[in-house]
Amino acid sequence: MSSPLRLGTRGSALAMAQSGQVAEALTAATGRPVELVEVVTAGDRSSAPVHRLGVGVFVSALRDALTAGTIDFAVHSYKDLPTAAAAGLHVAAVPPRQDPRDALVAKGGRTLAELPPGTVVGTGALRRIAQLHALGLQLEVTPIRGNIDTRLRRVLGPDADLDAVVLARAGLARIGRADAITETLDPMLMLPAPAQGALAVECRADDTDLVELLAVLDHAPSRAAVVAERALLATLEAGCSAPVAAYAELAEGDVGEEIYLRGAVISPDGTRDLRLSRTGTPADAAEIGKALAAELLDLGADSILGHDGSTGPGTQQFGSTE
Ligand SMILES: NCc1[nH]cc(CCC(=O)O)c1CC(=O)O
Repeated sequence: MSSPLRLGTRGSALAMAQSGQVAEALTAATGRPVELVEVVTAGDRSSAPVHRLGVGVFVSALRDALTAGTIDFAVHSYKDLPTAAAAGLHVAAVPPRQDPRDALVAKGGRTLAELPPGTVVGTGALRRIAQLHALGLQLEVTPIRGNIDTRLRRVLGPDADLDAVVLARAGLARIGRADAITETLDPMLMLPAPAQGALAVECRADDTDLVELLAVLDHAPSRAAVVAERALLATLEAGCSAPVAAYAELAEGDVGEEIYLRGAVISPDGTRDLRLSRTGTPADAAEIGKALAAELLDLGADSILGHDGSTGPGTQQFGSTE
């Protein structure tokens, strides 16, 4: 028996669950044993809002451990990965993506349409805050942070202080709490974050044996969707905490497989809401993402994102209620 591969993981329930699932799938497919090695990241240590900590807070300690050689590979929530490539590292596999949609967990089993004006909804991401405001339902949106269990407790626990929270369906499903969901939100209302629900299995680029081994976990349609969504994000020069949404679906069209990419840039107060879509072939995934981003920029996405010197999300006050 060969020595176990060391899979670096954060200690959160979500990270442990997704690392455990990848470890099992790899062992099942290749017979190689895998051991989990816990790595603490800056994102785990701080309770500041994520858009203040900056992109990559959950990722950099894992990448440092990869580069240093103390772990062999790592599993990231793909949406937490900065769009800039990491020197010397390689995403060797994108496993089959989970349901990328967002989910509502509301008191009394309520759906979005059943939330009365003034309902206090907690969510951390500017993208969700912006889209909740854009619905025009007079929801009182409050920024929250913490791991999934902490967020659920704020609605379902004995000291609940929120009426509802919005989270990624995939995260809830991975930690076995999909039962708490009161509505899975249609992308027409709440377009997901680029790469939401997808995982990135990363190792050192020069570890060619491992690159080859991990490739058994790769799922081409999931990779194509993520490539399109992240090309859009990168072209907008936005990170995982920007009010940018993107969702690519693959389907069999008249001329073979087609990719249908939707993208949105929404101002945090919901008053400006740009949504566009584009279709093409999966082989052109990156070009489709870039082209859709260019169209959004033509319509003024820059001023929403604050790249043109006007007031953008970076200057909004979201930290005060944390
Ligand atoms: N930013 C935190 C984060 N990173 C990945 C997920 C969920 C799982 C996924 O999207 O793959 C979550 C929690 C959430 O957004 O509710």
